[in-house]
Amino acid sequence: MSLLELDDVSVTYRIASGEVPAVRGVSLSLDAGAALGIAGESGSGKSTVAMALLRLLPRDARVGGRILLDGDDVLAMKWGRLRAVRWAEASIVFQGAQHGLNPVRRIGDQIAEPLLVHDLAKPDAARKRVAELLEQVGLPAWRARSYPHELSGGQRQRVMIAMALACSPRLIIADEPTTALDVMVQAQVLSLIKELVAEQGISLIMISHDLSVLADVCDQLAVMYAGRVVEHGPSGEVFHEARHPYSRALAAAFPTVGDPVSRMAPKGLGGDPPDPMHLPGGCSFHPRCPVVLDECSSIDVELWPAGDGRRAACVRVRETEDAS
Ligand SMILES: Nc1ncnc2c1ncn2[C@@H]1O[C@H](COP(=O)(O)OP(=O)(O)OP(=O)(O)O)[C@@H](O)[C@H]1O
Repeated sequence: MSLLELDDVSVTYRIASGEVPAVRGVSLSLDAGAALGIAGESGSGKSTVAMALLRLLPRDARVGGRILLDGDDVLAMKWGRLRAVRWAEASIVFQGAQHGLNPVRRIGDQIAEPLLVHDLAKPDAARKRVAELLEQVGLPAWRARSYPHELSGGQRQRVMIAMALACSPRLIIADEPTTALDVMVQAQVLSLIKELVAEQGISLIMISHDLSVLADVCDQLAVMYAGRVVEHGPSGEVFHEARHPYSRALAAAFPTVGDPVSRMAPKGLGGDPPDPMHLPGGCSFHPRCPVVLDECSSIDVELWPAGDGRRAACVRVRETEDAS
């Protein structure tokens, strides 16, 4: 059985002017010990998926479908069970560590907090565990006594990773964990994440707009566009031989890990992603698609088997695969 299964998950935000369909019918699964990357431009719904996994969305969000963590539906969990799941079974590392840490509390106390709150350690044992965690993320144990402002951005992100590891969760969700860091530090934090996943058998969901970063760390990739998964499959295949024209453009924008061009818009694509409140008819990508066909403005294709374990939501893929 998969560790995590998303079954037809959708999220709609209610705002004053109407409803924002941020995530639409996402189905994905993750095996224990595996790493799944979720890619897409800003506004494609990646963070909304991440927050939905642990029911961290604001109250104006309505979530549909099922999110099964070890067979247990997160969306149907009672509050007590959900509290036990957060940190202890699954934890999140957010973008921009400096916002996640309390500036007036020592690093060690903040890393120990989830252990103490979940009653997983007494204060003495928690202190030892903090020293161990700091070493695991490449920081000296004495850093436990430091305050966040005494650390660099990269060190603070390591602290966030230590916190996420504190209760030995089976799943870590990392939402743009390196975006706010400079290129060298980004590479160091990425290799730390890779090492932890490989050595500790932790499952990972990593979110980024940068497909090359995800391809480097993850076994599987899902590419999102306007709230839907448009391509999914093994990393190498999706990154190097994408079948959906949007994934191809995204892959072409990010030639190597950490390259400064990774802030570029997808190659060859004009325009912006659509406003989710006014999605174009047919395939949401068709107004920007470089290989658009007449029928794309009326047909919205589901994910379709696209060879080598991939699935892609494109009418051209469906026609090619049907013909072969
Ligand atoms: N609290 C909210 N209320 C209303 N709309 C929201 C809210 N949060 C996100 N959205 C909208 O939902 C859509 C998906 O946003 P989301 O942040 O999940 O995308 P993303 O791919 O993670 O983007 P980014 O990379 O910029 O974080 C966007 O159109 C966004 O404007």
